Amino acid sequence: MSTIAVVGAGKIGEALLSGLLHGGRPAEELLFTERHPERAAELTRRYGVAAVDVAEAAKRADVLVVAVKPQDIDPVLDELAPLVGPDSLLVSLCAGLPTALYERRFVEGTPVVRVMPNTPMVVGAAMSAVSPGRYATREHVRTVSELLSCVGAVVEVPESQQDAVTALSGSGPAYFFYLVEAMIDAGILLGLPRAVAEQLIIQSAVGAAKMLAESDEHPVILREAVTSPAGTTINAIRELEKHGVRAALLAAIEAARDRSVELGKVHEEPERH
Ligand SMILES: NC(=O)C1=CN([C@@H]2O[C@H](COP(=O)(O)OP(=O)(O)OC[C@H]3O[C@@H](n4cnc5c(N)ncnc54)[C@H](O)[C@@H]3O)[C@@H](O)[C@H]2O)C=CC1
Ligand SMILES: O=C(O)[C@@H]1CCC=N1
Repeated sequence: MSTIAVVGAGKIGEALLSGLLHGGRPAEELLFTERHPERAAELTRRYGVAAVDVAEAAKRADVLVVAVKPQDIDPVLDELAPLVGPDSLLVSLCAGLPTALYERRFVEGTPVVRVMPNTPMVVGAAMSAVSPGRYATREHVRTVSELLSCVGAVVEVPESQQDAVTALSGSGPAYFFYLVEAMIDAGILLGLPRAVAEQLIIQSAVGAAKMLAESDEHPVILREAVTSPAGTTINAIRELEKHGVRAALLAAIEAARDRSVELGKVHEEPERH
């Protein structure tokens, strides 16, 4: 039995707790720390998971998962530094923050694994990418990957790719939600009732995602199968191309990657003495 503590139970911290519970992990093996007491009480009521302070989390947990905003990391590192060491296992879910940041602030040899998950964790369909830091062994990576495989798919990438991963799959669900939202609006424009437009688009998204996941075909082939000669779809595709939607996606994802790099740079200042 291993205990997992989530430090910062916001959107992704809650997604992890709820995903692990759905995946069959008992509430007694989970802990969390949360700076807002009302939020902590609400989560304990909802999930039966105990809220503790950082000291207790560090004492009781085999795996400490840091899930605060990158901008809030400094006080968390200050609190954790005297409590962790080579026998701990730290997992950072924070966008942009390199494992080296933790390693600089913690006792030498403290293992850190950087992970970029995404919110579909709540339904057991996360995409998580893991990268070991300097002191994380294969065993540490295996432990973290096994943990995350309860809430979705897991891939290992070199840490140098984590900013790109963050832009692609970390933020990825937001792009799909945005697209769905815009397509529902199009249904409204065409005069459909909102509920009907929502059902049509959400089920189309679920169906398309299922085809992507289950067939061996490339997305281009799947799209071509919908696009009949002189039919309706090609008219829509022409408009998408005319409005530069593909270029917009490339630029958008590049901008997200750049922001991830920037978030890491903020913390690049020399070691504090
Ligand atoms: N939301 C998402 O889809 C994803 C978020 N992430 C990463 O996860 C981290 C958290 O993001 P969100 O959950 O969206 O943010 P959030 O703001 O919803 O959650 C952060 C939580 O940490 C708590 N917190 C802050 N400082 C604390 C402290 N010192 N002690 C205890 N609790 C503290 C806050 O009260 C808040 O509930 C970020 O670093 C983000 O980059 C990663 C992948 C996806
Ligand atoms: O927007 C963000 O910064 C976080 C990281 C990836 C998804 N959400």
